Amino acid sequence: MLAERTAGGVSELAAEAIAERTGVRTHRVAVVLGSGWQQAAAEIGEPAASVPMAEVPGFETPTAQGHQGTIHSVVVGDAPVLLLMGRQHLYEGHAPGQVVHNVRTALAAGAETVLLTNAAGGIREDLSVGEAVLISDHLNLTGRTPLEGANFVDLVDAWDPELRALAREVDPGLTEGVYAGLTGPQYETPAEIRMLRTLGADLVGMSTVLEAIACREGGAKVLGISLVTNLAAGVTGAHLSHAEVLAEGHAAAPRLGKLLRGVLER
Ligand SMILES: Nc1nc2[nH]c(I)nc2c(=O)[nH]1
Repeated sequence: MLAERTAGGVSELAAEAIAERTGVRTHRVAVVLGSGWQQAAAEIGEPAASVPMAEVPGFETPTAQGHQGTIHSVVVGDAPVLLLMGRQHLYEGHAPGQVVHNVRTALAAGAETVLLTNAAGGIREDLSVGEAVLISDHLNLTGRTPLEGANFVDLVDAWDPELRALAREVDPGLTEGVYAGLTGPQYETPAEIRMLRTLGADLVGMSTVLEAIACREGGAKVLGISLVTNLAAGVTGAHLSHAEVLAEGHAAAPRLGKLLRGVLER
């Protein structure tokens, strides 16, 4: 609610608290680690300092299963990187301003580049479970926005082409896809997946699109990477389970950590 009431000021308050608690005034790069990516954080490096999200203004402890709700400052190469472990989702009942508090805080802390990671359902037939996919563009199907008023943010190249090229240098095997962001928390019906495929979506999830919009509003470059942890409904006859989602993330962690570290070291 704090983020709701004092929108605009609360991210500065949060950034100030992070600077005080970590001893790092400016973090030029931030990473949001979504479901399945938290184990990858250990591969990025040992945190120099950590702060529970619940102790930073405007954050609530994420309730989504598998989320840790911690903010780390990690030195990668010679630069401090802000790791945000977990995120808040629309399906938890949060307003858009609360959902994007993480990235607005990162920008207030000096971030000029934000890596957004998530777990997603694979729609495109050639995608497989456990695969990391670069986000090339998104469909915001949440019906919501973190923006207010006549704030006509340009979203062409919102998913930064140079950062995507850099990620492909790190791992030439990476493919790209369009991410459809929905509110959830239910997974889609097979008919909805057929609709999303027709609309041009390759991946489907319940996060990320609002954060990307907020990053672009603040002028930060964005790189997005999805971990395919299930094939979307109807792609196979299988039923979906969140437990499998988390298990897949755990299995992929070492590879994902190497990818993130490779990108962050560039
Ligand atoms: N909407 C939606 N979100 C997801 N998140 C994950 I992991 N898999 C899915 C999925 O199949 N659909």
